[in-house]
Amino acid sequence: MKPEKKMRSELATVLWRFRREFVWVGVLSMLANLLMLTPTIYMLQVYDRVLASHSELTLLFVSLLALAMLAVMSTAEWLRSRLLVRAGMRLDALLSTRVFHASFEAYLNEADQSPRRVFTDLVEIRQFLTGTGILALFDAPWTPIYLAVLFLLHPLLGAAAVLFALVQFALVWFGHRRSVRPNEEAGLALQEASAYMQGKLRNAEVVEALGMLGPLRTQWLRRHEQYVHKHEAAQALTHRISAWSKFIRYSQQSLALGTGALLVIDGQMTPGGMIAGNVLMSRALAPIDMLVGAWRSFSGALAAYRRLEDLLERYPERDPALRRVTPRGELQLRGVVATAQGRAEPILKGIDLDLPAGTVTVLVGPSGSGKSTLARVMLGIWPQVSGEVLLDGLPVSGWDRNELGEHLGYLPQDVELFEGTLAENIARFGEIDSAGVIEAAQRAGLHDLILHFPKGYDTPIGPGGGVLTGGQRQRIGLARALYHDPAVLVLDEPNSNLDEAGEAALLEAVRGCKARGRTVLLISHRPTALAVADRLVVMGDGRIVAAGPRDAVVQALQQAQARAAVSAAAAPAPG
Ligand SMILES: Nc1ncnc2c1ncn2[C@@H]1O[C@H](COP(=O)(O)OP(=O)(O)OP(=O)(O)O)[C@@H](O)[C@H]1O
Repeated sequence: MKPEKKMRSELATVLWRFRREFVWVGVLSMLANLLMLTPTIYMLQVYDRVLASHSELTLLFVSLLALAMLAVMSTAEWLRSRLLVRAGMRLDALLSTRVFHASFEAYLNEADQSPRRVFTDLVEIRQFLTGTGILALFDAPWTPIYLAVLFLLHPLLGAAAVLFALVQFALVWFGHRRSVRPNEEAGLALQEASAYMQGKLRNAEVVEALGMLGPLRTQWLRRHEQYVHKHEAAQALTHRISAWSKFIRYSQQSLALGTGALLVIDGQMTPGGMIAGNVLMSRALAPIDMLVGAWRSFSGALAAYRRLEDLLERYPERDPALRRVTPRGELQLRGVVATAQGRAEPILKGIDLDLPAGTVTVLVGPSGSGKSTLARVMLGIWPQVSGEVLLDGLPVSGWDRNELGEHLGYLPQDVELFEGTLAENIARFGEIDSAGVIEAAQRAGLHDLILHFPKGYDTPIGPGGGVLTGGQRQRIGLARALYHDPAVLVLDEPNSNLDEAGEAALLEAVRGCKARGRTVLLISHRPTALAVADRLVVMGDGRIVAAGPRDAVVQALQQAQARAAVSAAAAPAPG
């Protein structure tokens, strides 16, 4: 057994699969870099051998050889790029689904984690591994070899090249270090200004109606100006550095030729050697620029790699042996305490509750008492929970989420519809089962309404369901929750936007679910909901105040109210 194998992270294990490709890229890079000496050798041969001997045959032979070597070099370069691009595509195919799931879970659990950044991380790693970034790393070891050849041509040429390399490296490095911070700051300022603008655009109607445009524009302008100043500062610095860098690069070319000429005058080198030395020097110095550019993407990719590695570690692949059978829908909560980030006090402070299959439980309580949180906890989508939430006697976390989803129906308070057709939304964007979609719509009392839309079930809806009214969105959300008759149905104030007909359809749908043995939790402020309740649960400040069969709880509440009224009347008047 190799212990180090166990230490390898999931991401490293995936990358390790590409070792053969990278070895090949290394071999091809070696070949290409060796053959890059071809023009130099050719030049030496032409100047010193062909011109001296005046032999056309030698010229032809040397030229053909050079052409063949250059063709091999280009092929090697092309092959290594192809290899890397294909490796990149494979890497994407291997990781993107896994990263998608992990980032989704992370978003659900830590509201501050941006799923978009996680995907940029994957793209950044892929781009580095398949782009010029990694090629520069493969080419970099050749700079010393070129320098060695220059030393062989003449030690003075070699020394000059090392000096130029150091100056160039120092300048680019210094420039990079100086410009990173201003560029980052400018980027952040731009992000902030655009995020501010987008946020306001989303609420354009309120802004217009309440005459808030003037003050908002002033606020936006302040952010925008900050960005403009920072961008200008970053640009000025970049331009200064690039002017210096150009000066040094051009001077270096001329001075290299001058050094060669000095050696030729002194009789220490042939003119061919002078020209060849010049070409070789620029070749030796070229990777330095590239390397510093590559270093930037390398450090970016390394940071992205660490973030992604951490994410995949925190959200490991779900155990494939998770439970996959259709649940009966028995829910039990045992000592559930739910908290949220940034809250000193828990939201739910120890909840014990049973929801037997085939019953309808109506949950009531004042605003902020924790009803919606309780609903989320039951569905297993509230992360910070202690205690137990059991479905058919097993912790909800022990169920395969993808499989479980189709057995759950959930209508949250804020109905989020997605961009797509009505049918797609009702069918939860899975394969559309038309009969199932129509049945769900009928149960939600929506079918006739949909038929009146010009495109019926194919009516497209924008992001957030923009073209629909609040009541329509809520009913589509209800149809989506009812799709394929799930075992557990959790409805969070499903009637807040419904008219009488809508509410009647909702209550009918709930009765139907009950008749088919489904478990329903209905959160509602409206007394009409009580008509369908088997059990009533009253919450207050994160606790269950009363729970039991509906009539018993209603009676107990009425008695308590009556007692309170009597004791209030009997109490001596103040003063
Ligand atoms: N993500 C969150 N982070 C921090 N606190 C939260 C979060 N979600 C809810 N809360 C807090 O938890 C408490 C209970 O909220 P919850 O939405 O569960 O109440 P509710 O009874 O459903 O209220 P309403 O009837 O108004 O919908 C509230 O004080 C709320 O501010």
